[in-house]
Amino acid sequence: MSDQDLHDEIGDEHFGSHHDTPMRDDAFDMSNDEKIAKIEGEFRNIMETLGLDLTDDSLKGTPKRVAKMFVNEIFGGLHPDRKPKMSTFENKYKYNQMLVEKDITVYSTCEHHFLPIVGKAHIGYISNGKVIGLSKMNRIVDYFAKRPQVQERLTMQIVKAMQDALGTEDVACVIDAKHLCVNSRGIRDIDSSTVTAELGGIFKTDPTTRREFLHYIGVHTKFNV
Ligand SMILES: Nc1nc2c(ncn2[C@@H]2O[C@H](COP(=O)(O)OP(=O)(O)OP(=O)(O)O)[C@@H](O)[C@H]2O)c(=O)[nH]1
Ligand SMILES: [Zn+2]
Repeated sequence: MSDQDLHDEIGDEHFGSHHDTPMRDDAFDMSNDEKIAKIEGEFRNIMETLGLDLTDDSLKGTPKRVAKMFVNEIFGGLHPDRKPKMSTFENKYKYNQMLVEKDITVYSTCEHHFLPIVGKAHIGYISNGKVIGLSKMNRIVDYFAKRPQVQERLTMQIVKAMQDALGTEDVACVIDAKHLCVNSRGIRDIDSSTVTAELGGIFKTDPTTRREFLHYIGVHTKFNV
């Protein structure tokens, strides 16, 4: 597939929009198996540099294990083929109030330190004709979480994907997550967590709608006004 075909197929999301995860143009030139083989060798070098004995029974499989985990699991969402199908349906039942999918588990990875980000995402939307399968919201969170991330971008990517699928601006997402790079190293503040909120359409312009959303997800901090 040419670069242009790939661009047309997966849209701007991977090529230079401000919602974008920064990717090189040749990001998909190598197959996943090739990436695993390369990362395995490179991670072996890191372990050897640290002075670890790679002949040890328990350590010798680690480079391959880590490489597979990076490519297939924790960074699996870098590949656009993994984007979930965002099945939508006509809003036949004419439910025109807010729908909130809350407490969606977030497992992501901080792109500055490659340490875990663990928390909850809450998504709200108001249909303007289409409704989306509930599980698709959990799936889209998981897809974008499986990348090296900053929480701000993750929150915006989720909202943008929902807006595109539903054909409405009226989508909001709040994420409350702990960054192990803050909790377990560096400043080592085990208690702090990070809240990000991307409020689209009516969630941004109408305080009552915003308050209703924050009420459902149980956020009662000072920005709940
Ligand atoms: N804005 C934002 N910052 C993040 C996120 N995850 C981690 N960081 C921060 O990225 C910053 C990187 O700062 P640097 O000074 O380059 O790295 P560092 O020397 O390891 O910093 P310390 O963590 O303070 O020890 C840190 O302050 C992290 O807390 C995120 O999702 N969003
Ligand atoms: Zn970090």
